[in-house]
Amino acid sequence: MLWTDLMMGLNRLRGLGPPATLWRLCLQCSPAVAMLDRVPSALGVPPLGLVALRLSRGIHGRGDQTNHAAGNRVPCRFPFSRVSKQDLAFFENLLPGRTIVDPDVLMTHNVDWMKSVRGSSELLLRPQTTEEVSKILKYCCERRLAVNPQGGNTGLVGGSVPVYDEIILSTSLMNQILSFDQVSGIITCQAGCVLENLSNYLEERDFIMPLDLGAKGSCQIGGNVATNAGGLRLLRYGSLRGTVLGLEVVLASGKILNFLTALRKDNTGYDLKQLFIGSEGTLGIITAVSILCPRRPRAVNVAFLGCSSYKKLLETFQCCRGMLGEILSAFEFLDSACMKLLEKHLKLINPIAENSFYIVIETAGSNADHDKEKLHNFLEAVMASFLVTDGTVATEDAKIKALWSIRERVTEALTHDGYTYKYDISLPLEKIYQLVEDMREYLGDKAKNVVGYGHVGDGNLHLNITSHSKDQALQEAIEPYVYEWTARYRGSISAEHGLGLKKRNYIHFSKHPEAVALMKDIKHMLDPHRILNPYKTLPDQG
Ligand SMILES: O=C(O)CC[C@@H](O)C(=O)O
Ligand SMILES: [Zn+2]
Repeated sequence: MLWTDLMMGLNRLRGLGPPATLWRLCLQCSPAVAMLDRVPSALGVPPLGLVALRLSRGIHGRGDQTNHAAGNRVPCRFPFSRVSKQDLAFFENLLPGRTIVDPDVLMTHNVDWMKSVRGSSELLLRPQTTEEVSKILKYCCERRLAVNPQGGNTGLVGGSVPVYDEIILSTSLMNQILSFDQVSGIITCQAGCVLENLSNYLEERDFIMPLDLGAKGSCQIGGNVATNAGGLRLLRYGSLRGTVLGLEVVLASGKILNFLTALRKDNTGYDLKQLFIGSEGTLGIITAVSILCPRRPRAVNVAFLGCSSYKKLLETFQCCRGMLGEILSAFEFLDSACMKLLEKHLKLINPIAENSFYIVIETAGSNADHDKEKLHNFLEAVMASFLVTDGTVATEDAKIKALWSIRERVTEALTHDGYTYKYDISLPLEKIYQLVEDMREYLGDKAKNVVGYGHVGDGNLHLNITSHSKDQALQEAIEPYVYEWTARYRGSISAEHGLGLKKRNYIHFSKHPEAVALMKDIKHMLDPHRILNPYKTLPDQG
């Protein structure tokens, strides 16, 4: 079979919808506001200092009940100070026009994009420079004011919004690219740069970001690094722990740590920047990063394939690694339950015949003919051996985007299905789908849908469960069952999303008590007054 025959045979794309833009819309606009409008106002007694400044329509209050009201188990508020008139005067002097108390603006910053966690902050600060962040933290540390660092607010574990009245420190205005070296491919930029803007900037210069996520239109690089986000290209380019070469971080005391080196190799003592990667803003606020970027591949192909069983999917993966080798850049999957939700809620069209599992394979290389030949041989092999029953291939940009959007928009489709319980699990590859099947059987008709998708190439399953509305009994049935199951196979209960507020108390399923104790010591050393992103990452006890 020739490449063209194969393409014609496989290509049965039937007018797929546009790429994932709705995600971006959801994050930036009204749904969060609409939900908050249903929250009863005057949730508590407002702090005296702010009464005079408050607009009459505010839902603001002490807010100690907001997360409790939403059914989130949160610890009691730590004895932080409350923002006073004097504090406000200090911030207004430091950040004129960027010290925000407008309740309408604060609403969107107080709630996560899934609308599952809600804080009651009354103050949003928008620094533009590292020095401003340093002055804010020094002041907050002295005054014992808690601070919630916030990037694009696209996190999935409640780590990016306040729990009570923490001051929100947004990095959105820290969005400058500081330098880019064409030879080494190292970009240095401020933390608030939106991932997609960085990608566009680099693509114009024939490079790409080593990281790609469904939330790229809103998420910011500082937040990506703070959560050690994985995404769709990790299989090829590795995690941010490898591609981040340098960081600039402001500690709780206001001290600025400048590790903004651009060296590939540096074994001079402990690699301190690693402490901040994945620490979810609990140890310091990342203000700038330098990242090693790969060259933009000259040829990109995407194959969307169907498999009748998970076993066959894994065999396809093995074959794929062997035959595609260095040009393989992604191997992702979704199950048929995900496909049904995409069809039902987003009206996406399945481009191939119905199957139990769907795979998205991407190749990225420097020689189109060479890559085509390899992909052709691989597709021929998996079809001849009946590992794959149907498929389609895209080489043009628009079709590549359309195929990718099927995988990228699963999260969005789930949000339309009801309340979503999200689990982000690392497991040995052969166990990944067994968890979904066991969970389906175990929950029976208690759940509306139990679906599995994720990054097969990285051993990372996204197990998502939906119910008509938030159901405490269902959550208690799922947890700790899902974590015990994961621990039995020595998996991780958070592969790439972090622990945030929602998963902090389950850390023991993946980490020994000694490790957790050491984490607490490190936290105490770097942030003795616990002002940075309190109630997140570390467990309440133990
Ligand atoms: O929504 C989720 O559970 C996963 C989101 C993201 O990590 C993805 O891989 O699509
Ligand atoms: Zn993911």
